[in-house]
Amino acid sequence: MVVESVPHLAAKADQRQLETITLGIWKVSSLKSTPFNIRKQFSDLGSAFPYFFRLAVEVYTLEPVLAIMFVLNKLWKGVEGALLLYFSSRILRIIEIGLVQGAPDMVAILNALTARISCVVLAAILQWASEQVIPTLKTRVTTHFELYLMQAELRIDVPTSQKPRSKFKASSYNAWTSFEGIVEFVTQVMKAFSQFTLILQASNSTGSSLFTALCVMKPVFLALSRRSLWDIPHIVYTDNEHRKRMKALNFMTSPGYRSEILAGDLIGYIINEYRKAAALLGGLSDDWAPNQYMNRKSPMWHVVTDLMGDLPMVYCAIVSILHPEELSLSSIAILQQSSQTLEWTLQVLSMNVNSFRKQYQEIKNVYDSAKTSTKLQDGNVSYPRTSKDKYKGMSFELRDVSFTYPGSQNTKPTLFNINLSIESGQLVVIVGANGSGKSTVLKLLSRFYDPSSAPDSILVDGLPISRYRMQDLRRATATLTQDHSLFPLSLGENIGLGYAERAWDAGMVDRAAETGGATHCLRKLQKGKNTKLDMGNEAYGHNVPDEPTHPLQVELEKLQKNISLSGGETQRVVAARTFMRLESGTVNFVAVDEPSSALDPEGEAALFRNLIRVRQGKTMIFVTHRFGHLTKHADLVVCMKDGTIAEAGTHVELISRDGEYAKLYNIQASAFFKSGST
Ligand SMILES: Nc1ncnc2c1ncn2[C@@H]1O[C@H](COP(=O)(O)OP(=O)(O)OP(=O)(O)O)[C@@H](O)[C@H]1O
Repeated sequence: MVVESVPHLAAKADQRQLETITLGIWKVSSLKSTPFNIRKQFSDLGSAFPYFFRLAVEVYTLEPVLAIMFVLNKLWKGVEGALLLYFSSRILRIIEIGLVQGAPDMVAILNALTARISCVVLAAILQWASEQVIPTLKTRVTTHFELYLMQAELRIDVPTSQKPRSKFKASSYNAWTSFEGIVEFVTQVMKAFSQFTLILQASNSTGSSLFTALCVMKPVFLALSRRSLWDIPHIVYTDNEHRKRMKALNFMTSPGYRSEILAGDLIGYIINEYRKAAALLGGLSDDWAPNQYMNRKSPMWHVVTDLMGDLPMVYCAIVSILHPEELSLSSIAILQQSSQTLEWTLQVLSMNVNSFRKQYQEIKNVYDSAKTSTKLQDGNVSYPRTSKDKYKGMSFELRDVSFTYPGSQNTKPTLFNINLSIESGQLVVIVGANGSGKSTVLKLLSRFYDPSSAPDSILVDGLPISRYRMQDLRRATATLTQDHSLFPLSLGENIGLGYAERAWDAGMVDRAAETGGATHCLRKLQKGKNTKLDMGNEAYGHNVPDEPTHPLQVELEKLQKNISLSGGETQRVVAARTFMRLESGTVNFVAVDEPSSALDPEGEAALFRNLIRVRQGKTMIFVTHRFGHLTKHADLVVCMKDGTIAEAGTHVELISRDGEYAKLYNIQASAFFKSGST
């Protein structure tokens, strides 16, 4: 384990230092160690309480009867062990007395036996009842929290979603494990307490409570000397290049790379490179860092703890030598059995304290996910501001707009000093080289991001874009980009969601499919627009023989079959969704970003024709590389270069200027010139 100290780079004001240790391939960074602070430990537990309390109340409110049954069963488990032990020791003692006196007390034995058997039967019934309850309760809890997390996730805006999250992603399953964890913790506390009381009583019968102290010595030592990363805020990462390469090579086996691997005959290369990287990794362990952290350098700690476990036995041996009259065989057996049970319970409790922290962190993540502050502030002005504005397109004014993507590694800003005026109802085409910032302009106008320049550097209908209610702006905007993807729903729903309030209006969906050019590809499918795009069917096979004709294999293939559309078909369905949105009658701005890259020439021409046909009352901005059809009809052509506007004007003006636009236009046009001409 190598320890190195580095200044805490993240926050200038925070002078605390980070300490980084190396565990196999992992690096673990935490704040430089601070002395153990018992007060802090308690205050940590104090801060956990409101979260657990809220969770318990929520689970109870969801399913009061099931929650009570679940808790009662667990609490019973807390005392069950001690009760059974108590009855066993009574039976043993009565039998021993009977053996010594030569006349066993049958009634007493039968009474103790009946009590113990009743306990066992009750425990079994409660266990059965709990097994009936758990699946339903667990599903209710995880569904409830899945919805909670979905709501939290869906309200996050684009810049926030791209920020690296400092926390592990919360999962609804964590809510259940945390609930189970707290109940288990309380159970273990009750178990330890009841067993401790029992053992104290038993050891007092030997004349001293020293035995009890010896029994708890090992678990207490274990609890105090444990090494756990869960107690410390930390990050785990690896910068081992060989490990990273192994991961990358392994990832290349995923289905997405299959055709390229086969076409490039890369199998031998991948295997060889993996072997080389594994050899270079040497003997470094990739066991998960928290596990490696628990390992000790010398065997001393193990020797000491194991010897401590034998102290109760040593005690019995010494007492039997010094005071043989104080011990009987049954009391030795009882002491021995109860000491082992207590030791085990305390060890489990100590492990539970560890998981308690983990569960606290997990449930905190779940609840705190709703508190994630979004980067974009909502405005309070309605859009459109007047009923007159409803029927005209949005106007835009960009004044010295600059923008850099959060976390961008580019040396120059993505957009720099953009000045542009787009009047209401105009058809604008933005052209330019790859990476010149065309799509970024659309993203700013659709308010997916805020500019890095002044908040009022982008005006919509004369007011800063940030002053408007975001929901109103979204309702007034239709976007169509090549990045849009299909949702794992039916194709009809995929189209209908352009206008969610009317998603089930079959006539409207069919009309949108027709205008988007998707009718033909829907007709090809057996279930037409009812065809579902699954995100991966929940059908799993276990130990299914790899024989193509095996009935299980055949059934599994049927269950796992997913449909996939071609790139062009996907773009047509996405375009249909945009036309559905236009049906809502609320759209004043249409932002179209290279939506036809996978379309055939006929499909592309039809798409642009249909979009232009509905441009009345809307401002339309197109970003495209294939601008032949469009720029001639455009009111404004904007040609971008390296994050700035190189030139802007009509097609005729820009051609006569013979600048950047004319150059790009001529390159495209030359493909259609007769050979020999220019
Ligand atoms: N989310 C992002 N984070 C960081 N940088 C980004 C992000 N999106 C785009 N960029 C960078 O911003 C620059 C402009 O990108 P943009 O997509 O606006 O260019 P474009 O002109 O539309 O390019 P293309 O013609 O290739 O679609 C590029 O250098 C790109 O790498």
